[in-house]
Amino acid sequence: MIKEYRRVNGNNSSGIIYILGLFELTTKWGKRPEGLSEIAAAELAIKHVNHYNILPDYRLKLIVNDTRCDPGVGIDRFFHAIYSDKTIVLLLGTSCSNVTESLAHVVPYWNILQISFGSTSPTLSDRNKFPLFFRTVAPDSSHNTAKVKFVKYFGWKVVATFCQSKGEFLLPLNNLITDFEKENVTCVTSITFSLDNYKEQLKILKNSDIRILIAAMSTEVAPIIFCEVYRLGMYGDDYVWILQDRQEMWWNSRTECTSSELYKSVEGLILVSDYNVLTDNKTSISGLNNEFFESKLRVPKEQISKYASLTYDAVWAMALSLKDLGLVLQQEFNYKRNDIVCEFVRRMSSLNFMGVSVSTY
Ligand SMILES: NCCCC(=O)O
Repeated sequence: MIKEYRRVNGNNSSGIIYILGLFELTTKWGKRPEGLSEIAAAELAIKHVNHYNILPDYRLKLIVNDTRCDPGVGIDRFFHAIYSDKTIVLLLGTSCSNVTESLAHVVPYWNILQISFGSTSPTLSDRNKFPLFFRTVAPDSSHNTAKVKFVKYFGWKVVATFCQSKGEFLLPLNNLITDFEKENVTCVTSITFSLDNYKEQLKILKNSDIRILIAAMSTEVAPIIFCEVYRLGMYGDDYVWILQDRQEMWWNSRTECTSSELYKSVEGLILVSDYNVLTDNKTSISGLNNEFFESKLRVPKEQISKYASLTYDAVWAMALSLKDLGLVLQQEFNYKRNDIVCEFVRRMSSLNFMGVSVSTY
């Protein structure tokens, strides 16, 4: 693995390949400290790629900015980098699907390949719409099988869905309903809601008397919904709520309910998540196991993002798709070089390596 690569002492490179890294260090609801661990993971990967001379004669360099999980800010940061004196070859980011999607619409005009490490919206899987977009994180829809198996395991036969009316939540849920039907689990009712009508919609859900509830919503909306869940008494032993894990501890948010009321409503909540760490002391292409990787980030363990390992792997995926690509010389790349980005896409599509997240890419 790592020892196969020739080490480089000092900077003997003749060119720099710039990666624009767009992260979320803040959101409109406050600080997002785990964003720092994603930056640390990207910088660690860049250090390793450079140290092990994966791109002979070239060094990777990361330019970092914060999108605040706001598409407008994300686009502004992108153009700020594009119109600087540096040529951006690749875009790393983001972990907010709405920002990532806006950027994914724009990057083809600049022939910049984009890899996200934390955007899980299934909308981004549309290759026709987003030809230069890749991601190391799995889309939300990839957890449907686990949800169906979980429900089947407990022998539950009827479920209901409760979904925020936004495409990124509706799409995987629609597929999930089909998957349930194939397994003879009936989805009796599917209710969508917005912040304008959630109280009425929750009452309809309560009146349906279904107790296995598959929900999909953002972490911003979830505390508001679960405050109402508390008020309607739709929690406790009689209810099972199944949601996608978003990592954020949204039940600590301030709502019209007290903290203890909100905690009561989420007790027993089932969160479905992917597992992004190497197990069985396996090592990545760069020789890291999970423990070693986390220690190298130099970030308090509780602030390590579940997307940190995926960020590290995204940078390695970039480097490996640049490897031996004579055309990609920094002097030759410019924003009109569609031929170069097409070659990146071709290589990225067939990439296969052992990362620090559990997947092999
Ligand atoms: N990064 C959390 C997952 C939600 C999203 O893709 O926006």
